Amino acid sequence: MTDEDADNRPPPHEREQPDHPIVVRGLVNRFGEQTVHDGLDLQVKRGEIIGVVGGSGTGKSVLMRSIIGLQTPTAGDIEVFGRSITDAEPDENIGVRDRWGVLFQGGALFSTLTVGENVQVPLKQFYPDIEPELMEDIARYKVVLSGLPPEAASKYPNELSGGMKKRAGLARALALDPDLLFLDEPTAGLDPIGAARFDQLTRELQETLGLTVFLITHDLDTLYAICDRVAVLADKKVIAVGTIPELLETEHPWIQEYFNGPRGRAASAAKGGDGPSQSRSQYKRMDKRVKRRA
Ligand SMILES: Nc1ncnc2c1ncn2[C@@H]1O[C@H](COP(=O)(O)OP(=O)(O)OP(=O)(O)O)[C@@H](O)[C@H]1O
Repeated sequence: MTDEDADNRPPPHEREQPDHPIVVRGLVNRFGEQTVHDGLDLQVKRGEIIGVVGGSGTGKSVLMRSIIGLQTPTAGDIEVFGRSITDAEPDENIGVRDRWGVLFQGGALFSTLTVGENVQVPLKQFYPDIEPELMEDIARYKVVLSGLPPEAASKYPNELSGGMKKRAGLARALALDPDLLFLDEPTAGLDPIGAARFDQLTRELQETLGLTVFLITHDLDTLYAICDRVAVLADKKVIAVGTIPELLETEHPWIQEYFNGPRGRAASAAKGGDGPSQSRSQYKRMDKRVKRRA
């Protein structure tokens, strides 16, 4: 990004916000003989937390990498904020690459940099002319926003617990004031209390910063606690997308097994539901009660 681009960048509240910040049409991804996606379609609504689920190897991470331009699809079209990702060169300035933040599986922090320096990486990439002191202030603010104490900014990743590393990765994902946040299995490896706190933080950030969140997870509790809709990957496609009650009305065996298996029932019960017939408004009411208690 040039100085001029940075100067011309509108503040978040003035940026173009289409109803569907992510639109994927007819996505095909092949690796040699292996076809991972074959005609996958998905539309993500503005301001929602969409959970992306599917068995291991169904291509959830490949889908995310395709959307953020780290994976060139074999075919299909992907638009982010109305700009084609698939038609663009990897380093072409299409005005949207600084509008998303990504928390990769495991945090993917640079081990030789402090947390604060990790958060500064995207800032330096997109705004190299920001004064070092301001850069440090912004990084510290993002660290605190992610629920870490300010002093965590000067620690190295190997001095942090697993939960703190996730938060540090989140701080880096928030560095550029994104409109779109990608989270790849954010609660994997966290204890249940840490996972619930991370879920709550995700929901609070989504509400206060007006984010759209693309959340890959295997965590049923997360789906019940914070996801507005869930997209299910199977058979090389998104086979269904909707609220959990809507998904439960579909006959697909994987969906039935996933949500109606012992873990799915336990997650539903933990949420306070009495099973699959729970309505969306009931979930919302429970969400509010949980937040009031927290
Ligand atoms: N760069 C690559 N080269 C070859 N094969 C790949 C590549 N990236 C992904 N794959 C394959 O694509 C398939 C989907 O991988 P992906 O990581 O997207 O699955 P996933 O649904 O995220 O799985 P998990 O839930 O286990 O994380 C896997 O079989 C994987 O081996």
